[in-house]
Amino acid sequence: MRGLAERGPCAPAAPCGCAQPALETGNLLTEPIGYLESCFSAKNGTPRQPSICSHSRACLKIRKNIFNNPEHSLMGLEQFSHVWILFVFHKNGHLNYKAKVQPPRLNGAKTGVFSTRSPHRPNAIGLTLAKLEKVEGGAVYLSGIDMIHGTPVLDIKPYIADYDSPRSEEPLEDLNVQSNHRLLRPASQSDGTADSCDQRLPLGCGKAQHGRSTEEKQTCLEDRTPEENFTKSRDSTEIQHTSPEDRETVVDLVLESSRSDSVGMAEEQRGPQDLKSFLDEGTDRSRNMEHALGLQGSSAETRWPSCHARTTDRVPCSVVPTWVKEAPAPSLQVRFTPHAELDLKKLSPGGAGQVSFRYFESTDEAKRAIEAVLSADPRSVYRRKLCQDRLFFFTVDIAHVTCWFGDGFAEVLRIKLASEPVEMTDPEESLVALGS
Ligand SMILES: C[S@@+](CC[C@H](N)C(=O)[O-])C[C@H]1O[C@@H](n2cnc3c(N)ncnc32)[C@H](O)[C@@H]1O
Repeated sequence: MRGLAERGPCAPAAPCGCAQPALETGNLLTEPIGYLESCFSAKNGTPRQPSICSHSRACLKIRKNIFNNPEHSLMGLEQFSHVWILFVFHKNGHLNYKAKVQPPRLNGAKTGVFSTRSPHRPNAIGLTLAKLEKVEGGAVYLSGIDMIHGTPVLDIKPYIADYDSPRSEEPLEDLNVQSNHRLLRPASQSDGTADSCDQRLPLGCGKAQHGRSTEEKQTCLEDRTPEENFTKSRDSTEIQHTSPEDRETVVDLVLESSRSDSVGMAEEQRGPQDLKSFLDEGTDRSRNMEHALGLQGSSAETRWPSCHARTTDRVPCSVVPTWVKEAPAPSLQVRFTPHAELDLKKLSPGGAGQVSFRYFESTDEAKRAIEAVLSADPRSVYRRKLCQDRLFFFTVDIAHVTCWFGDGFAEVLRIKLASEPVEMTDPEESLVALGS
């Protein structure tokens, strides 16, 4: 491994002295496959993880200069219910990152950047698991997203539970859940969101009108999301999961579920000589995890399910520190003033203003999206602690929302038509703007 670590500085230099982009050195020159059209126009108010607002919608058109026939590249993707989206945090401002960050869930305490989902990382790359609503020609329609309008997307990969979700070798009934039970909270409580409304098919992928609101500086660590419900049936699509109820039980009682695929991949990539140290390390990890969860000294019967199996009949198996699951505050009750209710009606089709949403299909859906965003408390720790009485603004679809936060609630005061339209950046210009 040391050899590899030293390879970095040996990257061939271009005449200008910069490291030349080359696959072998990892200096990858990226070219976005497309720019996301999202119902969120600015960072403020954009959910910290996709699970927070299942109604959030976006569309990605594959650029023609990536593939002459973009639709060819999407062939077969429609058979999957969820996709990983790899993207660039292009609105991070100056590319700055620190080894330790202060995720909202730690309320000011620090942790290593790589143990978080902070947007501020050495390579400003984000990873979101989104629901795939439909594929149409060279465009994919997504829901349950946490990216803003104009986000450069680097890649799409299908979510495959067998690969992407570590599983236990042991059947559910063999797992010793007793000793852990007291330590873990039900997923429904810990997730802090109750946004389980039905999904709708998305709207068109037209240009959206958006307003920009002041972007808040925030460092975030993000929720690990609970396993989502995969009940949607599609032609020739295989259901890849155990029943949601089974999984829920396991999430509730045994270990926090996770979408991380790191365990399986790590095993595949290790050579035989690494095996012993890997196994030893594994033992240490188990001990560390026990320690992290306060299990040390508890029942000697505690067993950690191993995560080797690839079959679908295994239970999800991963561990996250408790602070990830513990919301800094319980989810907020969201209410709308009569004025705000009226405002919302005006934005809806047939409403007095005759304006229709670009992403949402109805006023009700827009309302539920606003509720979902606010109930998860989108404010930064700084705002929560020091600017409690300040108004909070965000834009979703064509709605510019003004609200305030009180003890345990958020109240929507006004909803106006977002005034400043956000045009999709021309891809060619974007490349220049991104410096690539
Ligand atoms: C904490 S990140 C998590 C993103 C992804 N799920 C991940 O884990 O990598 C989500 C936050 O990033 C910010 N964000 C979204 N799109 C962005 C973009 N294109 N540039 C900069 N920040 C963005 C928003 O504030 C959003 O709340």
